[in-house]
Amino acid sequence: MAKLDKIVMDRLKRKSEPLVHPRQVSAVVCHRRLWSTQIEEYLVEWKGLWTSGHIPHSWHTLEELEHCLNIVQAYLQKLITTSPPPPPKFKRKSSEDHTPRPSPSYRTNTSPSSASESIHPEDHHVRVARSRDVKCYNAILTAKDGWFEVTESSAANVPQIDSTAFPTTKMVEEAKVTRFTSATNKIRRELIDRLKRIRSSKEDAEVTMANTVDQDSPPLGFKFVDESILREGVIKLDDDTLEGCHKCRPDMGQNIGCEYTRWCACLEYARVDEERLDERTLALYLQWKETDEGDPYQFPKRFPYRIDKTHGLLLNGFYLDSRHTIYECNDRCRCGPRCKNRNVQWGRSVPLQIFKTKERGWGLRCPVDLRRGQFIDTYRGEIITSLEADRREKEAGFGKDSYLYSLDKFREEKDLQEHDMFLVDGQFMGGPTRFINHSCEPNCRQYAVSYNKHDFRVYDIAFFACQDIPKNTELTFDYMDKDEEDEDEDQHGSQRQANPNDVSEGGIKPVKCRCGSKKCRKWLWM
Ligand SMILES: C[S@@+](CC[C@H](N)C(=O)[O-])C[C@H]1O[C@@H](n2cnc3c(N)ncnc32)[C@H](O)[C@@H]1O
Repeated sequence: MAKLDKIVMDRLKRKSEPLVHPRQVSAVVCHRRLWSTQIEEYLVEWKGLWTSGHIPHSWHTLEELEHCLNIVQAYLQKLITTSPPPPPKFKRKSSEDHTPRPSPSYRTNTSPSSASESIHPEDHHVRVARSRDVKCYNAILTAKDGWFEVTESSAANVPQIDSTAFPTTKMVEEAKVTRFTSATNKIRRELIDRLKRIRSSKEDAEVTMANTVDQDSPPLGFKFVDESILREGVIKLDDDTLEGCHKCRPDMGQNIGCEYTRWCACLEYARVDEERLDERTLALYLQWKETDEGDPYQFPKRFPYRIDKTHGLLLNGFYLDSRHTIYECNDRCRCGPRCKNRNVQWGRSVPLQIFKTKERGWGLRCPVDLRRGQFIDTYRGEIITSLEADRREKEAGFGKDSYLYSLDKFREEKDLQEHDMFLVDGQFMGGPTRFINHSCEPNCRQYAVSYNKHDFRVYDIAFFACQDIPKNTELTFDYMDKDEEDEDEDQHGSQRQANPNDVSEGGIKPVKCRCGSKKCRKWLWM
């Protein structure tokens, strides 16, 4: 490293206060608010193999917990669900509230002179809270390379607590009536920043959040990603297998490319437009359907999109009402960038809002009117193998929300085995569509979209409005995605189903449906 860089780095390091490293934290287990400064502090339980058997705990400001906000949020979510909201105005609760902000013990390593090893946790907490310097129990904190380091200590001047009974009941009771506004605001700001970074194909198509129900924010542990992430064992056919339509050109016919659907190589597997078949081609078509012999190029195909002056490309009614794969053109095509057979691949172009519903956790809505057939966004996440999905389901345990989406559209058609299929897991990372709730009478539908017709295992799941949707209406889709007309014709990507006989194996809990529609089937995943 150049000498100047090193100096700048050293100066930066010295200037910055140490932070708590998320990997060293087991949990945040309590919070308090200091009367004089109104600063909120959070009690961290440290991860590690502690020889004494007494787990170190220490109090930290939100600044020190900058990288652990998701852990703070998990603590607050538990607090919100187990206790009534704290009073709107801060009331003095105990002498603790008079405590000035403690100066960090990692610097001084000093502690109250009266500390002893056999103190009752309750008394100890009060005494410690009164002290100016103590912020750590059962250990001392030091700073190294910008991070806190915790070292077990049973020295007389280090406050000792029985970590099996810590935080004490008194601390927990006090926390229940202590506000946590700074944390809520910080978490919210962090989320808004993350939402601003989500990519879209249009400048004003931002993702925002709203909560008029409680103080919660969408989980910070969730990572917004612009592309799905391929995990171990997942094979996506590489670009060599990508075939473009080489006979199409931008200046054909209506100057949009690919309108001669018989020529377009991308539309080879698209649904044949039976209405446009004459007697001769109808006979050939019926034969081709039966024997799979012949040239599919000779048949006209259903074109996926049409142009609407206000809303751009809209999915054609035929596709909306059926469940056929949408085959889009790609970078190898000769039809040019304005081809109207490229839509989903450009990404979301409508604004979205993640909002808190009253009974169904977070949901998604669009702050502008949507037209029937309008593309909303794709379902993103980690693409994992079936084996990995089973492992994750078992690890999560019975009754956890499911964010798994099977990419099994071509399973039957291509005679693929279930264990060969991949799934998209949107639990830990994904896009805003991960927050779409279920309805038995949905206003959106999901479709398989392929840009590589030779790849039967990796494709996009895209959500389209299946009716006109007034702005700010909750967007929903049917998690079981039963298509009345095509039920046994085509399998289509759906959320992984609950198997009621398999619940002990970590299956999906059949959650009571709260969609409120007249046609409600009463249970999710059924
Ligand atoms: C893919 S997530 C949807 C986002 C979720 N609401 C959240 O806050 O993260 C699926 C979970 O949302 C809840 N959910 C979705 N639709 C529901 C419905 N109609 N009734 C009850 N709960 C629903 C269930 O807990 C379900 O397991």
